[in-house]
Amino acid sequence: MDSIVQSMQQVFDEADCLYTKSQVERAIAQLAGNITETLAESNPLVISVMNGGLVFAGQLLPLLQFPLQQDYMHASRYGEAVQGGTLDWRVRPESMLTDRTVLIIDDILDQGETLAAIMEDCNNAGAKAVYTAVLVEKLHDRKARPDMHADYCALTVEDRFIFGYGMDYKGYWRNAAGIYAVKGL
Ligand SMILES: O=P(O)(O)OC[C@H]1O[C@H](OP(=O)(O)OP(=O)(O)O)[C@H](O)[C@@H]1O
Ligand SMILES: Nc1nc2[nH]cnc2c(=O)[nH]1
Repeated sequence: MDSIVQSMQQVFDEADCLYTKSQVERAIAQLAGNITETLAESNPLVISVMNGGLVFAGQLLPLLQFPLQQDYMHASRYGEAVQGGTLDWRVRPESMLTDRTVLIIDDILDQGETLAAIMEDCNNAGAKAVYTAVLVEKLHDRKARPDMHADYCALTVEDRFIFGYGMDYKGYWRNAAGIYAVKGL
């Protein structure tokens, strides 16, 4: 077997499962209910943040049973590293944001640098209101702002490097059907 395949399989085998597939699915369904309660009448533009937001958005969107439009953006500050750097804007949303209620969907709020920059960008583009939904929020006191939280958050995780449900470890395991913490990280 290819050594990268072998080492990535080992990462998975040694990882700690923080949430199983069914726990994640239940949390997403609950979150969809909360979003529906508050945003169903607002004709929102829902913007998924690639790549990490892909799986979460794919599961959340069909549970939002009200009129909405969807777009995506790509911004990255970790690449394949486990520490964040400067935010690299790769693709901006194509839609006009002027006077729109915007819901940003991402996989994780860690330090919150990414979501803070995206929210600022949406506000500068003329959005009427900007909401954020994340699959997980990481609990620690290193946030970009002390009060930095997502408006909608399905699950919380301890301060470890996690993968699965769209989140990668060195570019791998976005496909893992659960949320896992890398051994030793
Ligand atoms: O709260 P922060 O500390 O800013 O980190 C959160 C961001 O980190 C990840 O993106 P990443 O840069 O790894 O890009 P990716 O989505 O392509 O994995 C994740 O998808 C969030 O967008
Ligand atoms: N995959 C992954 N991406 C992140 N971006 C910020 N924190 C994390 C994390 O713990 N895992």
